[in-house]
Amino acid sequence: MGCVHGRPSPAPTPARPPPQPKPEQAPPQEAAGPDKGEQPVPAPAAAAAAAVTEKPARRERRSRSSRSVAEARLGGSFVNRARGEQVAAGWPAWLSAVAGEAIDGWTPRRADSFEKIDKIGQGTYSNVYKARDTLSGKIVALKKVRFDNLEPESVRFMAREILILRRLDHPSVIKIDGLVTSRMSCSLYLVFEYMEHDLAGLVASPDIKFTEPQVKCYMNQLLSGLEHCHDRGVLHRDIKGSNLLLDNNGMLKIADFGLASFFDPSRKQPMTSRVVTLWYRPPELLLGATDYGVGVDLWSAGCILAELLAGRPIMPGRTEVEQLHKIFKLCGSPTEEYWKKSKLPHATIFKPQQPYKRRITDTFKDFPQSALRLIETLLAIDPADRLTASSALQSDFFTTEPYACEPSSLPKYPPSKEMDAKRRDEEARRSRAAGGRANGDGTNKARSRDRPRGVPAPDANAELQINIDKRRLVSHANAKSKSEKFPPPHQDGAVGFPLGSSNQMDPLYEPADPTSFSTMFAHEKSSVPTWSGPLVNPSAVGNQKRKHKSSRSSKQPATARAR
Ligand SMILES: Nc1ncnc2c1ncn2[C@@H]1O[C@H](COP(=O)(O)OP(=O)(O)OP(=O)(O)O)[C@@H](O)[C@H]1O
Repeated sequence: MGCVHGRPSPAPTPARPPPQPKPEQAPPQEAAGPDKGEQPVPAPAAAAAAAVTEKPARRERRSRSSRSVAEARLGGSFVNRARGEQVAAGWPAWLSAVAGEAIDGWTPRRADSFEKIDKIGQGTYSNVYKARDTLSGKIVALKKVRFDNLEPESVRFMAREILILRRLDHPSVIKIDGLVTSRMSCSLYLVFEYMEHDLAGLVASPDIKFTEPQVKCYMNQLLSGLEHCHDRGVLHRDIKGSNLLLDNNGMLKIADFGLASFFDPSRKQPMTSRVVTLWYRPPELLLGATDYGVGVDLWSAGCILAELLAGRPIMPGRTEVEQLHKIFKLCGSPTEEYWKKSKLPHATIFKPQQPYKRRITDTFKDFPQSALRLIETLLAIDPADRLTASSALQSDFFTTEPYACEPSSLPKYPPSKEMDAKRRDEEARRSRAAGGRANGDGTNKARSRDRPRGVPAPDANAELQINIDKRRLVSHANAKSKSEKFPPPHQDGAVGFPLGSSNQMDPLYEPADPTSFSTMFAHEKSSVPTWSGPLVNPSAVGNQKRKHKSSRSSKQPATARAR
């Protein structure tokens, strides 16, 4: 760990949603790279420096501009003084230079005041540890964020995450308690309150089946947290089970704001469509929308609600093409009116020749009626028809019996993080291998029975793995920032369907696998589904399977990050 540490002063909480710091990227297919344009936080020092050195080109402008140049100079010296103070307070200069606003008013924590207990999570860009704060005795989570050679853009993206976290203050949103950093090292620890579980882990656990009041309790907290984020001008853009953390008192908290962004509905700015983990990604993003809003988080919330009732993820696509296919088969394809009005970039490629019918009610016929009605409105294809978090909280799902239970009345579960599910999986595999060797033949028989239910086949994460592999390649080559590391959309889109084939949707296609969601969805945990997909190159899947072995959890694919 590093050598410095600190405790924050109260975070500023502006009454109005903060403006988006900078325009996000232009539509990916028009931009030079998929994620280049998305700017995290402004670099005040750089902006001020630019303003100071800028000379008015024309004489007549000189007097007008001299005032602003003087102001910029003052601003510049203010920024420099603030930076000096931050460095004097123990912050490393590289952090203060790029993320001054994010650490404003905080003092760094000393690393040696924490005792690491265990590694509890792993994300695409971080490792998460359980640790003891030796000053307070509290158990905390330390999220260690890796930087690539202190590339300022990566640091700014992390700064955006911290700024967003500091602007939020709600019982259903994770709280950041401080930062641990080092003048010497290239990493930073974010200190969070410790949460025992995540929802993905609980859903994957074969012994846990939620009752309706419990589902209402979780959904009530999720939607209240989202309502707060949206009221404060924040889109989360990565709502999924593993980002919904739970403590032993039944409190749910939305976590991982690494993909979150400020937005201002009155000032339209293009945003990247390469956000939200695939299974929870709404159709407008898959169709390339760059002008979107709170509806993206509400779609993901609808997927979570159905997942809690079904006991497994409802649309586990392996590729973007397959994901869209699954969405159309369950939710119907967009209406003619929507295709025309939305003018979505990928509409011509993905518009099916024959429309698909909506089948949510047929598919989930065992779900409670009020839950079905809420799912119907959250999983509306047109985001304009989706409920907001506030209106979802008023729906009869919450206002009719059986009511949501109290969080404190929820059962106390054994450790059940996504990572624990992965560990269980690994242990079962090892003991099968050992038993197989001892018995000579037992290994294969046990396999399908022992795998936690609802866990997708390993290649479900193939698209992520390919992105990560590509990212690593580029990273090794030029150590560029994260947002430049993902393949351009045309390459990414190519993942998952055979080269030369048409990726036009075929409404007549029915997957060979009868357990895919196009069949009736039983309101119970079923055995591990096999995954079907019309548009996948089998040889590519073979490679992906092999690659996946070294990747993180097989449970849910992570987002191809557009940081
Ligand atoms: N406050 C916390 N308390 C306990 N566990 C946590 C906490 N924060 C994160 N974790 C665990 O660590 C995992 C990874 O954390 P997080 O999602 O913030 O990292 P990430 O790098 O952004 O991940 P991803 O690539 O999945 O988006 C979570 O799924 C969770 O299991």
